[in-house]
Amino acid sequence: MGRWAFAKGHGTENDFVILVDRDGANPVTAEQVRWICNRRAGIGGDGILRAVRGRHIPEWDGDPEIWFMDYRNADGSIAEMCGNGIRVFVRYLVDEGLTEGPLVPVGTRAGLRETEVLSDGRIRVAMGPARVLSEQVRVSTADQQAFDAVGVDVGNPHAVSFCADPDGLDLRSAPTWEPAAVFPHGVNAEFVAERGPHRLAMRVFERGSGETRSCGTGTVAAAAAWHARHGVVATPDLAAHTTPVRYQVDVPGGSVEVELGEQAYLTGPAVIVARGELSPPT
Ligand SMILES: N[C@@H](CCC[C@H](N)C(=O)O)C(=O)O
Repeated sequence: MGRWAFAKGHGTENDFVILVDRDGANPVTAEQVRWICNRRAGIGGDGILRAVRGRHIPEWDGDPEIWFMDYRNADGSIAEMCGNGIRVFVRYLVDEGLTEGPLVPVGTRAGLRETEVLSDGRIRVAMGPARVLSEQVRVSTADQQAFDAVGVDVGNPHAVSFCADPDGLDLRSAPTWEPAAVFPHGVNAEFVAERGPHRLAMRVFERGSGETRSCGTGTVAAAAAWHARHGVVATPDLAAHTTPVRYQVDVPGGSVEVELGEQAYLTGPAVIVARGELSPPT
């Protein structure tokens, strides 16, 4: 693996190790990802953001010059999209002069995502439509609490459960869901309570990472699911809305803003906390 420059950052304490590999010369293996994300033997992180030009990603057929966010969960698995990670990714690229802001398009496995660095330092991401699924899903936590969940596709899969007290749930191990076939590639499980008008509280157990302090795509899924079930407009077809609906979603690591409309927008902080060099074990 050699020595690699890295940076560490977080968005509402969902934390990531950033690796720049402009020419696609250093693809990371699942084993390397697990080592880097290990909080005792490595740098530690919920995932890895590898910055690579689009031309080096076989499944990307858009602009070959675009910065592509090659996202990996801490267990080495690949995910289509990461809402907190993309803000950290953009913050880093702009800070390092690797791209010019304030408008930064990013390639992801969920498609092109347009982002904007705001004057207050937060980053706003056009997340694509949040698609509320019609299938019934039942989610159970390790402490045997079961919920009727709402499936939401934000480019990656989510199952959103509403409960009175997300803080009281045992999320030390992965929740299960039925029927298994609804999410054949796994799911991110959100547990959500209302905190006030257009304000939600959320905890999350992420596919491939475990419980995290925040999940950006999860907050969009939570707002879309809540709005579909409790919002003023009866239809879950958010694409039919012309005026955006805004939610604040509080997570253990902070707060983000979600706008729902023809497409969803996610706005939140992104912080780079360290830069250094990785020395992998021999
Ligand atoms: N933390 C992310 C989501 C990362 C990917 C997720 N664990 C998955 O496997 O889909 C976010 O902020 O959206």
